[in-house]
Amino acid sequence: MTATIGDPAVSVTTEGRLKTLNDAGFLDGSDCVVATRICRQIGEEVDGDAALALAFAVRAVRDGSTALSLDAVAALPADLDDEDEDDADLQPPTVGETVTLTEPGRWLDAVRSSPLVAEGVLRVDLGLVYLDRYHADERLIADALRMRDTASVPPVDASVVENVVRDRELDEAQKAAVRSVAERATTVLTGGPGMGKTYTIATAIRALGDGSGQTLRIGLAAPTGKAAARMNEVLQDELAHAASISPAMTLHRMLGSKPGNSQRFRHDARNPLPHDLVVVDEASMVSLSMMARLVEALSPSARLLLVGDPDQLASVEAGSVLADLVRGLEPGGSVVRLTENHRLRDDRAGLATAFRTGDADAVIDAVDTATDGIEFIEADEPSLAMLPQVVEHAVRLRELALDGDVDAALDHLAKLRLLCAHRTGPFGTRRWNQLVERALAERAPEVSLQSMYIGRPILVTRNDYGLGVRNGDVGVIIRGDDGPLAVLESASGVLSLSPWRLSDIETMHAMTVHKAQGSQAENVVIIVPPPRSRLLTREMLYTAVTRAERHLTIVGSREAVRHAVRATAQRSSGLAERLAD
Ligand SMILES: Nc1ncnc2c1ncn2[C@@H]1O[C@H](COP(=O)(O)OP(=O)(O)OP(=O)(O)O)[C@@H](O)[C@H]1O
Repeated sequence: MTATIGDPAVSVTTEGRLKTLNDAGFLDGSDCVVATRICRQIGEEVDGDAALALAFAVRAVRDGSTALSLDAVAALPADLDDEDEDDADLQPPTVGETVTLTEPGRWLDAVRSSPLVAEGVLRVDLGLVYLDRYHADERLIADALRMRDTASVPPVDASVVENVVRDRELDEAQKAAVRSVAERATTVLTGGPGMGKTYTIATAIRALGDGSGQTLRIGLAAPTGKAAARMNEVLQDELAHAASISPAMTLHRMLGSKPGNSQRFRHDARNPLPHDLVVVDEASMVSLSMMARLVEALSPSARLLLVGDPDQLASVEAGSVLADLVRGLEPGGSVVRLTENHRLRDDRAGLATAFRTGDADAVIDAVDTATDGIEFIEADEPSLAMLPQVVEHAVRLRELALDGDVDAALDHLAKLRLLCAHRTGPFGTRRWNQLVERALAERAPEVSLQSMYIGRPILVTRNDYGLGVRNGDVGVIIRGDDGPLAVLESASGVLSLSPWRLSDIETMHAMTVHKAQGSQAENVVIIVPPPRSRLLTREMLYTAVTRAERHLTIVGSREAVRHAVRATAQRSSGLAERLAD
């Protein structure tokens, strides 16, 4: 294989085990090119054990881990493309069955004594192999949070805090969370949907403000624009009450992103954030590197409140930071778990709880005994079962869009969300979008001819501050007086603009579960992929089922649902261990 990255003159030929593993789908071209090129540059043997560890460390980061456990390499399955349906029912081979691997203990020793470690490309720590950058970020987070634990934050009047706690209707865990924010430098608050996380944030802000007797500078942030907008909606009373809180923004924005540099921000250890309290919502979506940039930018006297649901899918980039922080900080008492449901009082609350316990029988039982709010459709071919309903929704959306009725079209859009784990392949969003568009085109041929056809539901995939749209905003193309008009639910209300001004959008007859994180819809339909899918994990299915506000339809097999509950996403990291040290 010859693959080229960056400078076309730098062409790299992969050899030996790397080539075999690349051909068999265990490593992709970029894993091999990076490993081969670095090894050549520093005089490391290209077919050696250290080179192999480097290639798998690059793959591990692509898979969301921040470190590689050599013990796990032999059992790794091929990283097959979603589209690949050949031999789908055969058990895929593993790395250990494809090439000869050195025993993990000796392999780790070989890495430790290799030039790759001497030159600082790889780090061996806690029995794991790290790419240097992820090792540095893990250590930075652990050191910063441990130091913050011992550092003193300005005291607040506990009796005033107790008055606020008494005045509000709070469950015991919520009370503990408010007290923790008042007493500690760092608090991690976890809970599923409707467990009162946002309500607790509001109370903690009030208690801290009243208890400190001065005007506190409070920064509210979330990893995505959509989540920040939601924070603003829910916390608007608090925002109005305290003059010192500015509206929630993305973490990137709070830290002061520098154009053209995604790794460095205006606020860092030398130029800390001005806030006395920083609150980050939807923290499960924060990557390792973003968390590192945040904690290094906190002023020593600032309090930090991280809020999220660690059972949800982790960030798209490497890291499972919230889950790691919960494990690492819980023994020290900085973690408060909310467990009482204040919103969902029906079958879906029971289902969410069953998911969190990881008991597949309990999940199936919750689905089977549900009387209201959950439907389970057993189908090997989901499109046969669900397409009529999804097309009916799309046809109605188009009618409202043709009428130019903005509010009705946006309301209708929010009524149904079809979620898939995959983008591509037979269970992916792309196929569903095509199926729905084909059905629409049978009624209205222009749907297949025009990219901005009337009734096209759209999802924004990148923030555009100039236009006022954010990654995750949804909308629809409607008929305007002078041609098609994109109408979007944005942070500042409904936005109408020419659709051609939007450069980063996708069609949204179906949406990936990843993209749906942080948002909800009245009725949610989940297409559960078959058990062989790499993306079928408990976190994925839990995230999907908790998106439904009123009704949930799960389409797939019982076997796949059971499989998902048992398959927790495995992301290797040493962060929890470092924090617990
Ligand atoms: N202790 C409580 N007693 C009564 N109602 C409560 C209590 N805590 C929260 N609520 C109410 O329950 C609802 C859900 O709370 P909240 O929005 O804070 O949950 P959440 O965990 O942030 O949910 P999500 O993750 O879905 O946004 C809200 O209407 C809130 O006012």
